[in-house]
Amino acid sequence: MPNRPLAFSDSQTFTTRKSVATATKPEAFLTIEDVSKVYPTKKGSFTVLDGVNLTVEEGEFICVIGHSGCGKSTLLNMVSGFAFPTHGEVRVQGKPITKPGPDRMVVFQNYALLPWRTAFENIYLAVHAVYPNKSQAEKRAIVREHLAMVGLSEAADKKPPQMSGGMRQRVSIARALAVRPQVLILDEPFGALDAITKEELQEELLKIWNDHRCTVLMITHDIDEALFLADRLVMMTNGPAAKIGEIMEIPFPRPRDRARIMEDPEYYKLRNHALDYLFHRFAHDE
Ligand SMILES: Nc1ncnc2c1ncn2[C@@H]1O[C@H](COP(=O)(O)OP(=O)(O)OP(=O)(O)O)[C@@H](O)[C@H]1O
Repeated sequence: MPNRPLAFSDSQTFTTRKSVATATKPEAFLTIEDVSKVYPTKKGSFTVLDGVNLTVEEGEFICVIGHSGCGKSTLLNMVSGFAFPTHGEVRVQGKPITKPGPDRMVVFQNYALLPWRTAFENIYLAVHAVYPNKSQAEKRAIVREHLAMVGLSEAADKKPPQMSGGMRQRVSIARALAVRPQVLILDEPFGALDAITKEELQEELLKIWNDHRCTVLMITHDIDEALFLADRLVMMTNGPAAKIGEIMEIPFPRPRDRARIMEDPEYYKLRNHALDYLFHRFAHDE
């Protein structure tokens, strides 16, 4: 079919197309736009990330995978506000991120709890810092609710050295969620846990996310973990100057059942694709 001439001038066409584009494509909840990160080092500039683009919808669960040192933490640090892009921009609900805030809480692999404070106190301090004007009774109720959410009501008075790794990570998650963040950032949270505890915590995290639906960005080295948890798996290329190599959609319906997913032939297709990506197409040199 021949192209029909447009009935308006070029400038009108441009305006019309632009307004249509704006109307049909509103700003995503989280936007990482053309982000690069360069660190100055003694040997000169070191480009960790180069031209990273990602948009995330509210309530999505995103996992990020990539070889050690490719810049996963650097990328998520720019969402939490602990680091800033050298070039490009990270925005939440259209607003550039200028500092850390309780709307974006981070859970680290090493728990980052105060060892001399009880589980209750660790969470209470975070709640108090964010809601100083709430009454003590309200703040204590929030702490109790979140301890119960992670199954630790009985361990409220234990201090981190008296807890297992799994319990400490539960406290960290409860503390992060107690301030009702819009974005939960998990930097390899289960990396130090044994396989059984790890699976238990994955199930709990999914249940909590299902109930609260905050947006989750989670770094993992575990493809099975990502396939169980995420809506999309962001796969980074190797550094330096890493970028997003591929984004894998994970289509399993929710609520997810691990046994049922693992019986699905699609699971092994996706798993093999991710393995091939990491260990053939972007195999680490070392
Ligand atoms: N402040 C800094 N100054 C210079 N280089 C840095 C700085 N912070 C991180 N890097 C370097 O940036 C690269 C990416 O680090 P980053 O911690 O983001 O990687 P990662 O993918 O999260 O690694 P891992 O999986 O091992 O945690 C690494 O080579 C690291 O040494």
